[in-house]
Amino acid sequence: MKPFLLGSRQTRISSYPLDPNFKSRGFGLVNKFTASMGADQLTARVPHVLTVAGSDSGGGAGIQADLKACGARGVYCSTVITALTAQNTAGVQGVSIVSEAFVEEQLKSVLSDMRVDVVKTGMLPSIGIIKVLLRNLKEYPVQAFVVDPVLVSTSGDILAGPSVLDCFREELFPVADIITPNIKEASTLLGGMEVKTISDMRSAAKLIHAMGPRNVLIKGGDLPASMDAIDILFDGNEFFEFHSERIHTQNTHGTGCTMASCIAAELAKGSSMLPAVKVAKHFVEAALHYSKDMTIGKGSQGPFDHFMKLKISSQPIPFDPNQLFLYAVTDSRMNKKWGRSMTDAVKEAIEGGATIIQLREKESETKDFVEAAYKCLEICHEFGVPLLINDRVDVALACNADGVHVGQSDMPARVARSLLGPDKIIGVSCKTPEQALQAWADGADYIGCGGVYPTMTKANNITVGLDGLKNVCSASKLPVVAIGGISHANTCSVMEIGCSNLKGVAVVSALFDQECVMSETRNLHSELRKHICRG
Ligand SMILES: Cc1ncc(COP(=O)(O)OP(=O)(O)O)c(N)n1
Ligand SMILES: Cc1ncsc1CCOP(=O)(O)O
Ligand SMILES: [Mg+2]
Repeated sequence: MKPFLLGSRQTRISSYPLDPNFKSRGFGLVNKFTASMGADQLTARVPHVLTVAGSDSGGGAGIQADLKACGARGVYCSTVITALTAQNTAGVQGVSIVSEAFVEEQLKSVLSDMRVDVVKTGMLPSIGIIKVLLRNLKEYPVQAFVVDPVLVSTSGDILAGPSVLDCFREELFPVADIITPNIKEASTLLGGMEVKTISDMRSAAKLIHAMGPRNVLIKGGDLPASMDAIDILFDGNEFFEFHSERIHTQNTHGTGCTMASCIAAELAKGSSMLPAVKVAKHFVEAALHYSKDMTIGKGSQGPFDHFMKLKISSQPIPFDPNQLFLYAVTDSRMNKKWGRSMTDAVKEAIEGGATIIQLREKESETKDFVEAAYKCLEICHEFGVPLLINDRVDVALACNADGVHVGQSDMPARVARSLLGPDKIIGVSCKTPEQALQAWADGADYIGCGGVYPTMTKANNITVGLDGLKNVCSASKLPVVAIGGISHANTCSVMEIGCSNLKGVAVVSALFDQECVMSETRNLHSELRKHICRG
């Protein structure tokens, strides 16, 4: 029997239930507020994927990949474990299949309690488990059913035997909204048919479609002699080709599970099939690209990073208030005047002893700014010096800088914090005790207070003087750096105001509107050191 169809071809509700009285749960309303509830009991609807799959002790594939993929795509994921595998980057060392009865118990626990939008399957190691799953899906209908026909692991280990294959073909596929075999799996499903070209993939998709699923996605990551990674989607009428760059990496373990989970996650959010597959393809490509050089394990099948955060070079330098000691703030106008690049300016300042760098580039084009910021970040990290970006949270995100400095009329610190996450450094300009307390409440790490003295660098800037600086420091729960008109000549007066949370000085023209950045930075550094010796 052909599955139950609702709305357009792409937004079909899964084959369960076959009950004609079944009403859509509002496929297009996911992420909004549940319309079926009374106005007094509106609750936020959370898109939810249930994965029914095997556990991978190595964390790269199976249930673990599904959880990470759904998490990365902003979707809740519950799990029913069908098998435990002892697995690592070298292969599968052991499999322990969960009993049908216990799979059923897990299914009932989740489905009787939670509203699940999409069920996604991975390793289904026995006919009994498949039958239990289908029975429960009939009892607890969901909106879409995504089947990743896991037959062979990336390392070549068999994860489902021949009898299970027949059950896949006869019972599982006819009720699936999409099945996502790779080339090896497509070939196995078709009794060993050769799948070596795009044209073979199309033929295979058509033949597998005849087994009953609404859509077939054949993943061509393993296609020999192909420059791109090409996937073919067949919906029974049309073929769609998805191309992505072939990423040369060993870290591909779990790509199949991730692709299927991503599709499930997008469907759970209310997407139709074609855009769901597109998003999943882009996600996998980006994650592979990001983690291509990562090393986890000694074997040849490494996992990748779904959250795109593990790469060592991307680790931000943690904030330490002592980094505010000699804070160098660049200026594109001054660099231009003295004929030096942003990177040269940064390098010289660090060589002279700067302990933190801020790129304050008011005139640069965004493209040039991002490019230069990348290079500056590399230089800074070579020396363990954090790099912050002035005003531009977008540029900080693009180059993965260590943080930002924002003023009272820039992006609010609390918004910057939510965009940058808990690890990045955020500084806020404050002229008053109230602003200082607000910066603390907003999650800032430090305060920049000034102008302490009149300055030519920032137009129409109100000077707060040493008294204003003292007031801010006294009220602030955060460390403070003084800024504005500070040079070798007045540094000691600033540092001697007697506030223990004043950690240093931030300087622009005294370093950069000078012939030699390095020697000016050195001079200022030795002046600051005098204060430490005295203090
Ligand atoms: C360390 C430090 N303190 C203060 C400022 C000034 O920031 P803001 O008030 O946003 O002014 P602009 O620098 O954007 O003109 C700063 N940049 N750094
Ligand atoms: C950006 C900024 N914010 C307050 S004063 C100032 C300018 C500091 O520049 P300089 O060190 O050349 O006086
Ligand atoms: Mg600003």
